Amino acid sequence: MKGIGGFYYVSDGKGNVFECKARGRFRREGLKPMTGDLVEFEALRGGGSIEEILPRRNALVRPMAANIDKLLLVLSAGKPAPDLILADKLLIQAEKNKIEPVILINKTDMDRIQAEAIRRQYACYAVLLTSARTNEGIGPLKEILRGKSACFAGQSAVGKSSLLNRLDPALTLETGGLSKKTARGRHTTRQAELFYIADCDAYIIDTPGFSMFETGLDKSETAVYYPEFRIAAQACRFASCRHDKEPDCAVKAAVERGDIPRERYERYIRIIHSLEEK
Ligand SMILES: Nc1nc2c(ncn2[C@@H]2O[C@H](COP(=O)(O)OP(=O)(O)OP(=O)(O)O)[C@@H](O)[C@H]2O)c(=O)[nH]1
Ligand SMILES: [Zn+2]
Repeated sequence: MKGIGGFYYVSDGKGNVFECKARGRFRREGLKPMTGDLVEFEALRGGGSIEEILPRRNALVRPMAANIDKLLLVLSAGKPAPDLILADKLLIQAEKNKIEPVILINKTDMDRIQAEAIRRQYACYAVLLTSARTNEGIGPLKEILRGKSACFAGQSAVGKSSLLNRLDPALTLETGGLSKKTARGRHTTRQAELFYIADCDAYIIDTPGFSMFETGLDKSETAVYYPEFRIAAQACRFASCRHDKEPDCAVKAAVERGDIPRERYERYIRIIHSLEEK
C-alpha cells in the first residue's frame, strides 16, 4: 500500500494491514518494494516480512507506482496554472509504458473556459472534466475506473487527493491549499499510497505532486509517443523525420491545416529542443 522510512505497509486483501520490513537480499539485488506491488510476505507478530516481489506488469518512476492499468493525469483549470509541458511529458511516459492515460481537467468550477480550451488540445485522449468541489464528473470517473488499478499524477494542489475523497467519501485524506506567495501547491501528500475503492472495485494510488520531470528519452524517439502525429507522420518525406526543420513534413502540414493542435506541436518542439541542449 505504501512505504515509509524502510517500512512497507502490506494489505492481505481481507482488510488487514501489516507493517513489514523488506528482506535484506532485496537491497543487495537493488530491488525495492513499490506502491502497487504484489508481494509474498510472512506475517509475524506485530508486523511482517516481505519475502518476494512478484513480477511487475509495469512500473512508473514518476510518480512511483507499479502494476497500473490507467494513469490519471490531473490538470487544474484554475489555480495552480496548469503546466502542460509536464502533462505532455507524463503522457509520453504513459504511452511508452503502455499505460492508458486518462486526463482529468479538475477545478472546472474555477474556470470552465480554460477547462474547455485544455480539452481541445487533448482531443486524441480520453478526457474528463471534473470538480472535486461540485462533484462534476465523479460518476463517470467511477465507470472509467471500474475493476481497474490506476494511479494519480500531476502537479501539487491540482486536487488529486480531493478527487479520491470524492470517489470514496469514507476516505478523509488531507488536502492542502496553495501558497499565497507562489500560487503553487504545498505538497500535502508525502508518499504514494494505494487505496481500494469498493464502490467501483478499483485500486487507486494517490501520489505526491511534482513539477520537474524528464522523460529520459532520445529526441528522435519522442514523436512516436504522440498519438495524434502517428497517421500524418507516415506521409513525411523522411522516415526519420522529427517534424522539426525537415522538408516535406506531413506533421507540420497537419498542424497548419488545424488537424493537430498547434499548442501540442509547439510544446513538442520545446521538449525535443531541450533534449538537444542536454
Ligand atoms: N475550487 C476547487 N478547489 C479544489 C478542487 N479540487 C481540489 N481543490 C482544492 O485544491 C487544494 C489542493 O487539493 P489537494 O487535493 O490537496 O491537491 P493534490 O493534488 O492532492 O496536492 P498534493 O498532495 O500536494 O500533490 C485544496 O485546497 C482543495 O480543496 C476543485 O475541483 N475545485
Ligand atoms: Zn515530419
